[in-house]
Amino acid sequence: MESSHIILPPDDDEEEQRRREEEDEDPWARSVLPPAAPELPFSASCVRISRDSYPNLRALRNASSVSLADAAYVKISEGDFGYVLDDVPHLADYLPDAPTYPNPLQDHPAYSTVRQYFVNEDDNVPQKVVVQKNSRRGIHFRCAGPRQRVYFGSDEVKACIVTCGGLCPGLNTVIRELVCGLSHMYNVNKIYGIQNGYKGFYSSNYLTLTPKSVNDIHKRGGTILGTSRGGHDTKKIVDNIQDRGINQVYIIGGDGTQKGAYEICKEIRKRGLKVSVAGIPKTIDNDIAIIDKSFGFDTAVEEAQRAINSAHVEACSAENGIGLVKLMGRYSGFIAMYATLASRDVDCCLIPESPFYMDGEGGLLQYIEKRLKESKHMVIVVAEGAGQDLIAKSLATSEQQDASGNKLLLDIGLWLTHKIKDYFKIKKMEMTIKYIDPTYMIRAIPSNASDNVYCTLLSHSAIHGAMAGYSCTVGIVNGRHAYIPFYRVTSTRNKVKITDRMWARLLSSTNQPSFLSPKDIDEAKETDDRMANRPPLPTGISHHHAASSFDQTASSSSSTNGET
Ligand SMILES: Nc1ncnc2c1ncn2[C@@H]1O[C@H](COP(=O)(O)OP(=O)(O)O)[C@@H](O)[C@H]1O
Ligand SMILES: O=P(O)(O)OC[C@H]1O[C@](O)(COP(=O)(O)O)[C@@H](O)[C@@H]1O
Ligand SMILES: [Mg+2]
Repeated sequence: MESSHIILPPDDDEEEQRRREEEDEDPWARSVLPPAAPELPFSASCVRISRDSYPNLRALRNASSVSLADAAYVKISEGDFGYVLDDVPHLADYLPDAPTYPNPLQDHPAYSTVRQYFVNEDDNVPQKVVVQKNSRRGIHFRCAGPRQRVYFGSDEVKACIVTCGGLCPGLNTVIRELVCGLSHMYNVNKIYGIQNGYKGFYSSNYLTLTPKSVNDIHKRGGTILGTSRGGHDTKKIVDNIQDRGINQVYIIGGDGTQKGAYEICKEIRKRGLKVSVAGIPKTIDNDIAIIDKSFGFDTAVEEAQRAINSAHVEACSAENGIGLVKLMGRYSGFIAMYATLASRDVDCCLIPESPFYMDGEGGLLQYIEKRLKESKHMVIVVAEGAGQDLIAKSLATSEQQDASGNKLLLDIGLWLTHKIKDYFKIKKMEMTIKYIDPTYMIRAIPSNASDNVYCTLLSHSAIHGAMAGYSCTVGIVNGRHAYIPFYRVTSTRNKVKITDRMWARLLSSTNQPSFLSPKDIDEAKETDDRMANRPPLPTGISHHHAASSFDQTASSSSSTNGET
């Protein structure tokens, strides 16, 4: 079987070159062909693609969301039948002589009895599991897990852990499991906690973490390390990593955090440091691409039931009672959709992905009136990011951002409450509306039992990957733990597909109108098609490989978006 490790050609456009020089980009990443990755799945060779062999690089780069700077770090291997391995960076890519050691787990009393404990070097996880007879095999990610040989001696490891972005159930469990896993599996005893997010690298003292000091923290919500938005200064962060001799960096956070982790990873490589960077994706919104589901999501959906139940009780106990619950979900309505499907008391669910309108035939207000006349009560669940265009139109406010550059949302729950009250006042129809906003209560709780186990597995994947010299994000793809390139999880956002069966199931369970015009439906389908046909990477290797393997982006079966 033939395989090639692709590195992209330098772009000889003068303007681009000037920009790169000005930005002081890693010259190595573009000009030097790295040695073959140490664990390519089959006999592999490195192939430099010349500009001639792919004249359309710029077009392909523009069509995909991967910048040329990112492309220089992309590691692609191709095999038979359209097989593509989207591999992750490794220390040996730029430190070919780094020594390796036998994995201490082989002498560990608990793990040494496991048959086939170490991951086979050929094991990869397919992004697409539903296939047809003639399907190409498509994109694969490296299987997570312990490797036979590691790139760090136990005494040599100096690890640090940081949590960034908003809270999410399970953060403390991940911290605990990283500390205990490093200590118990790999005998590491130098583990530090960075306080208050990225800025803590350069503005706070590091905390010493031990299995004893983190023993009970999984029972608490929040993060014992503190978190923050903003404050990502790549150079200052890497200066500190270098000055303090840190060689494993565990970064827990959402899409913004993973982008930051990627910047750190690139700067580390640019400086030639022997440091692994492991990203553990965190987001209550479940909006991180590629992975099946983020930790804390199940806990959030479960906790949301309490708010929906209260809204239902309030609504049922009043004449024409409406219970309105706002749930988190800035750009993605997964919590609202799953909480609604789980509850069965909800009459209407509004999410950012599905536009709706208030007035006139088929509008939300008319539907509410109909529902109240039919059953005298109603429960509405709204994701915080839904209907933002409607509020912006009616309030004419200027757009504001948080310290990380995320758009600050207007309160859709409050706005809907006023609109609904005004409507029934004009109609002279008596009604009561109770607005419940449990958002911060939901994300501040500790994770439930299944999320706790999930956090353990993610932490262990991260540890095994870092010890083996990889730098990547960890996550479950089609139920299997995998190492995913940073750029993959940050270049798109996981969203509810309103053209999928899951959203149809929701509409059928609540019996709400879709509020979509034929134009909206066409647009949604077009977006899906566009996603499906977008080339996977600026590989420029072969169009048919690229196009066919990427058609799974739209249809990849994630457990929260997947079709059954
Ligand atoms: N494009 C980016 N490059 C580098 N750092 C980023 C980027 N976007 C966000 N960050 C940093 O990541 C951290 C968390 O980002 P934020 O968007 O607040 O939360 P989340 O990671 O949960 O999405 C912040 O410290 C922010 O400065
Ligand atoms: O008020 P904060 O702390 O900025 O957080 C609000 C945001 O955090 C979230 O829960 C999650 O956002 P992140 O995953 O980006 O941290 C969003 O749903 C919400 O809009
Ligand atoms: Mg985010």
